[in-house]
Amino acid sequence: MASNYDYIVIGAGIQGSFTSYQLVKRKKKTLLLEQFTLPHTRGSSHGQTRIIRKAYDQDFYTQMMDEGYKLWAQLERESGVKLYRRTGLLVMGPENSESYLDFKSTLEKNKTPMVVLTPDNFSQHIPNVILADGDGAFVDTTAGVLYADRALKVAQEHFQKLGGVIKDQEKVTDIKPGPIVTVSTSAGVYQAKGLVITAGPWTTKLLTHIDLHLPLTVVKINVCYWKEKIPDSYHVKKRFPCFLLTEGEEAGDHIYGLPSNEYPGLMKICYHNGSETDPDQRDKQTDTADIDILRRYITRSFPGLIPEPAVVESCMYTLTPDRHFVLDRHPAYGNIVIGAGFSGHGFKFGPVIGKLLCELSLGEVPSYDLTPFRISRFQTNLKSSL
Ligand SMILES: Cc1cc2nc3c(=O)[nH]c(=O)nc-3n(C[C@H](O)[C@H](O)[C@H](O)COP(=O)(O)OP(=O)(O)OC[C@H]3O[C@@H](n4cnc5c(N)ncnc54)[C@H](O)[C@@H]3O)c2cc1C
Ligand SMILES: O=C(O)[C@@H]1CCCC=N1
Repeated sequence: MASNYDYIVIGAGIQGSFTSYQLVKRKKKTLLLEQFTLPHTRGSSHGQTRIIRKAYDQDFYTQMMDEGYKLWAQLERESGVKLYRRTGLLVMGPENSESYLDFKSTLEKNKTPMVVLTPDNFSQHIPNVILADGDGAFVDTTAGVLYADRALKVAQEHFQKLGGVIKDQEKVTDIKPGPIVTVSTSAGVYQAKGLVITAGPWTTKLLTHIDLHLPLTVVKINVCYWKEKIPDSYHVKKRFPCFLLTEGEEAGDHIYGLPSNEYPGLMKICYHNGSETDPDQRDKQTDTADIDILRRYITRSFPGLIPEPAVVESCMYTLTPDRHFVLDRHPAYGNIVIGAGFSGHGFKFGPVIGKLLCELSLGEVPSYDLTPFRISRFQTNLKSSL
């Protein structure tokens, strides 16, 4: 006998957890299914920290983060758990490059507080960093660090407090679409009038059950921590900011970092891309070309760090070709909603994404224009296997 719910959400990462929380807040009987034992470190939402920022090169992200900050603050108040620390975000890039100018003008247009630095006053504001010749720099002053593990736990606890059901250690093995969707797992069979798929790197595998192919690529990210030569030179308490380079070796391949905080004496600096992997085989992906790029960058620009990673952890990105999210209904089955392809920058949007996926599931007009996130933008793949 199948158990019945109003909605089933597959995947208890940050997006599935916030979507479930929104659904249960709207009085929907909701089941959140997760393949691993919670909490786990095998997807994209684990780890102690993520950057939160309004600095983007597209208006729509900056504008969504207006509400994003408010929702994170509300959750902090409701839970009594500190989830956000303001550090500012230092943005650097070739002063006349399109990407740097896009970041800067998006903040200006959207009246986001920022401080522009000059080569003359840069080291006064940002000690122990060498600004490359020809680079511009500014600080998105409201940006900071989100405490990711805590945030995920709080979202799941709030969902459960309102009566939501989480079943972990239950891998979804089959989905049968229809006016009532049937979901089979390693342990049971469930039915609901609506389904949300927020399966992160496993999205492609799950979508095969409902005849949809999206152009998603999963990459393994080496999460690198670098030792300070003098302890605390880049510490959050010394107001060292998060940082982001607007240009990498390839378009979209930034380097970014967070002040030392999570491991004593270590600063997290990562390359915003990695090598393709199967999410179930990620430990077999051992490419370290990104670490070579980081070593060179740190030698050049962070003289206070030892240019050899002291700790390397791993995580995965699920990339779309344009690096914009997928937030849409299934083209053939309107009661199946998909949230995917967060392309390494989705955490900060968690509360907003949860709200949007909930609105799509309930058949409401979404709070934002979702044109950039539609499945139909992938022209060639829409034919797919449908
Ligand atoms: C190293 C790194 C740094 C990042 N930095 C930032 C940052 O600074 N700021 C920012 O905003 N974002 C950042 N991101 C991106 C952000 O973390 C991700 O966009 C976000 O966590 C994606 O969440 P998700 O819920 O889509 O995926 P996931 O967290 O992977 O969740 C999907 C869940 O679905 C489950 N699942 C999959 N298949 C099944 C199945 N068949 N049955 C049951 N369960 C299933 C998985 O086990 C998993 O728990 C970073 C990501 C990484 C990896
Ligand atoms: O989303 C973020 O803020 C981080 C930093 C830039 C690259 C990806 N993730």
